[in-house]
Amino acid sequence: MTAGMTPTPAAAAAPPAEAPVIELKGLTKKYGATTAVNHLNLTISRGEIFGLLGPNGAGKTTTILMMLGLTEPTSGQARICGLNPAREALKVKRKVGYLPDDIGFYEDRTALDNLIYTARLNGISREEAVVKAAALLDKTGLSEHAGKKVGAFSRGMRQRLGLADVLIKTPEVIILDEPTLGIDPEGVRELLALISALSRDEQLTVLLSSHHLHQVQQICDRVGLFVQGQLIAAGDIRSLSEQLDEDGNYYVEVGVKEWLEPLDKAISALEGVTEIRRPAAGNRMEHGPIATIVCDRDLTAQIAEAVIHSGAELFYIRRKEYGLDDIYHRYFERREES
Ligand SMILES: Nc1ncnc2c1ncn2[C@@H]1O[C@H](COP(=O)(O)OP(=O)(O)OP(=O)(O)O)[C@@H](O)[C@H]1O
Repeated sequence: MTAGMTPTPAAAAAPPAEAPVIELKGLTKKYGATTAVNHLNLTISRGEIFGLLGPNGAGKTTTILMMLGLTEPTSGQARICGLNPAREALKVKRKVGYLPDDIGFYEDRTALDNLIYTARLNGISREEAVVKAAALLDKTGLSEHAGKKVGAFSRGMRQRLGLADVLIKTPEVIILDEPTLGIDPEGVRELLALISALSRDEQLTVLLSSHHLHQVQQICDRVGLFVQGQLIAAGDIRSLSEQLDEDGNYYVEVGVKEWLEPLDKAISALEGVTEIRRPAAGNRMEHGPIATIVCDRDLTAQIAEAVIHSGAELFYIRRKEYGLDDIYHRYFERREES
């Protein structure tokens, strides 16, 4: 350090910024003329649940395979837990648990035996493997099926066992490819709750690929929308929603018993209202029609006041926020328009 540059106590005490657990820079994969993944940049921090969302053929699996060192990037680089998977695939394998969409088990062996087998493959002693396997069967709600052959497991039970299987080596990151595929709604709910608890309680970083928008929305801290090999947007639901509203508009939905002239005038008179989309036929709730007020700022409170002052009977008011379904579809609409 240069003389005279003694750090202040506060500066000395500041914790170092933690490096991202997953860092993809310009990651690209071409198969002949097909660009499966096109210049992907993404960072994911410790403990985050990140949802990679995209239609069939978007490049999700290819991205995962590059992150695991199972296929080499054409250009760009991935770093996982500080390692380069293209050169250190074995080290990456020790730190990253991967649950493919069709995990293979020994069907004629029990759940417990399968887990012990995986543990042994990962260099865990037999005694420790037995203890860990039992604990993970408990955690994934499969204790009572420990002695059952996996061939008799339902799809939901297999996926929970798959989660136990990837956790047995105590990974820092788990990558789950379509984990909820083919599971009934109750099974999906349980699996998602389990993934969420793992991330929260153990600071596990989770990358989850899916085409199920509403499932991803339930548990992911951030979501990346992946289309034709490109990440077209990434962020939490709120920031994606804001990116979608890039025209800067706010939308307030208002439900009144009857949409009358004085109300229309009162709302039009508010500063910041740019458009009133009067109730269209069909856009109504049980108690009456719904209008959408377009504003240049959040005028929800002022609109409520104006409705009440005009004498109209207000039964519903809400600033419209976009769900992942809306976001996804609007991104596609935009791409088709452009
Ligand atoms: N080994 C391969 N050889 C040639 N093309 C491939 C290969 N693997 C993938 N592709 C192509 O790369 C593109 C991305 O495929 P990828 O499997 O990564 O998509 P995905 O988002 O995982 O799709 P899905 O949701 O259907 O699993 C597709 O056009 C696919 O046909």
